[in-house]
Amino acid sequence: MRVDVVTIFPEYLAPLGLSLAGRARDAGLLDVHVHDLRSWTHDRHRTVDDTPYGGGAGMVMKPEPWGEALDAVLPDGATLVVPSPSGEPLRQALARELAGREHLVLACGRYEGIDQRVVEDAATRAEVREVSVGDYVLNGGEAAALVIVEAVARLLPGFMGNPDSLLEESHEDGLLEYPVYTRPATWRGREVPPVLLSGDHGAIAAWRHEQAVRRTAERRPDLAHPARAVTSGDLEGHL
Ligand SMILES: Nc1ccccc1-c1cnco1
Repeated sequence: MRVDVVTIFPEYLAPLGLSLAGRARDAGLLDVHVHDLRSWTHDRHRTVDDTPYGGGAGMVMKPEPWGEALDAVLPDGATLVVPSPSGEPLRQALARELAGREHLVLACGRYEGIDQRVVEDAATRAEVREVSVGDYVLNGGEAAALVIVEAVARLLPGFMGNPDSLLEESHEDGLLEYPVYTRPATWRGREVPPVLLSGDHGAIAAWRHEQAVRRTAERRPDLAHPARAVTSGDLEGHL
């Protein structure tokens, strides 16, 4: 997969060169290119924003630099991902969908956003997905871009050392993850649940599923379990 990121803060995306994403790059699974939007400005002040039509506070990112930038880095048929507080929520299903694309271009907006005509123009020749990473306000799309790239890149075949580890992760099966433990067996007077030391793999799997169901019902009743909605009945006598 090739990923291009356009931003006015290219240094913000430096972590993409480290750790997981860095390893993926070295393995040739991920080819990341970061571009400074101001490369496509032509005035002395390298202007990227202006006041909003219709008035209101803040500034809007001008269409011209974005249009030229996307003409340069967004090939026809690629997927433009625009981090946005008004985008579709990033969930594991969307991460999986984006992991199937050959080429992602991320447009990181700042200020009050990017002139809407930029998205409309790109949509005439590319898939455009406005994506939210959560219901809270950020100063710009860069932090969201890091989240999106990591969530997508780790799903690329060959990216994770042990692909089986992807199967049991939170949200992969619609449930939150069960609690995990490691040595020592007793720590500050707290014991590891005995079932985990029993060697009874069936009992361990059952305990882990029950813990995942319990956590999901307690913390995220909004998550619909693929098999069935998690209900209080699942926890009858457990809570
Ligand atoms: N708040 C923001 C401001 C600018 C670009 C993206 C966001 C965003 C993305 N997901 C949540 O917020």
